[in-house]
Amino acid sequence: MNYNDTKIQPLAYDAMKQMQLKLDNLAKPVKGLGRLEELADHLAGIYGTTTFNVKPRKCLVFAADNGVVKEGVSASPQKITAIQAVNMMKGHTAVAALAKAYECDVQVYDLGINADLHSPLVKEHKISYSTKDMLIEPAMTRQEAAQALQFGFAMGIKAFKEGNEVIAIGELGMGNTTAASAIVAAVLGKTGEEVAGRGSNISDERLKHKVDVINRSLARAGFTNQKIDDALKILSEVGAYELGAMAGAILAAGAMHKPVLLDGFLSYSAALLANLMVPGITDYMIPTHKSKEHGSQIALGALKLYPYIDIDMCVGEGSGAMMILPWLDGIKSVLDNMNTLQEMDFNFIP
Ligand SMILES: O=C(O)c1ccc[n+]([C@@H]2O[C@H](COP(=O)([O-])O)[C@@H](O)[C@H]2O)c1
Ligand SMILES: Cc1cc2nc[nH]c2cc1C
Repeated sequence: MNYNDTKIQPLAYDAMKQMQLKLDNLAKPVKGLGRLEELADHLAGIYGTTTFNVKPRKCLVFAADNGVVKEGVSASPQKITAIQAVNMMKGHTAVAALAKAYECDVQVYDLGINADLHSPLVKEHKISYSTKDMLIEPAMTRQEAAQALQFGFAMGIKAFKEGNEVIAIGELGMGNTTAASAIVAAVLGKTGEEVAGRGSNISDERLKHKVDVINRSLARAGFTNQKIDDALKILSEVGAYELGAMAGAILAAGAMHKPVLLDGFLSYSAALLANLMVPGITDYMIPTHKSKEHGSQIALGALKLYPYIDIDMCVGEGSGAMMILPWLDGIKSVLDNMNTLQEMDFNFIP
């Protein structure tokens, strides 16, 4: 299967209607579970049934380094990508800890970390050692961009074929908020000022520099002041391997009619690319949380996605996506355990 052949079906409106009738008939005020009901309806539409499972589930974490870190756009040294990739598989990063709490598998894939990890825990699929510096030249070739997309797509399909009912997408890559900001700007025809944020917590001064690097990279690619609709071109000029792979995994969820849990800002940039390639793929995305990153609202607004959780998280890795897992388990338990209005024992109180 190729990511390019992804065809999606519209959401199953019959199943969504059935789900809402089911929820309305439970022993609670109508719509009393608020947005939990919206999420249940959405899942019914994706799965095409009201009797879906939300376990097992897997978080696919795509990791790579970004050439643009040479420009001093990140607060974090590049080697954190390599260190955290292994640390994650050992269970000690934010996503690993939350995934353990909420019962989710985690797998890290190395698409371009700028080091040899020598760890059997991280699955290696290196396209190169880091992308190139997008300020000076395209971050990658079109062929490399297609490779990143195809790898993410293949891992998404594999995860579902292994029996997972839900996937989450995460990433790891110092400097990738600069690439993601440039992607969002290119898709939406915005400027660096409008979309760039503090990433892994940079100073005011460095943020100004980051905005400048983004604007100059967009200009180098010929993207200034216009909306670009060629996703592969955007990815190759100003993208990142891990973001291409995330977009591929999103397409896999659409192809398999299963939900994909978005994470933070990096996942929104991937979602915009995926939606350029397959308009309507947003139907298969669960907007779990709203990242604190400055450009989040612009990206989510363009995707017409309304995140469920807003607690200023911005770790990345897939950590924000994990926070919705108790909600999924809650929906399942509501459907399995609650009485209907008819089943309520009205004779109990004489
Ligand atoms: O998830 C988010 O919204 C998010 C926002 C800011 C930073 N991050 C994480 O921080 C790293 C990128 O930050 P930076 O400053 O190096 O571009 C990368 O590894 C992301 O996982 C993640
Ligand atoms: C420690 C650290 C962990 C991260 N996880 C994702 N991005 C990160 C950036 C830093 C700096």
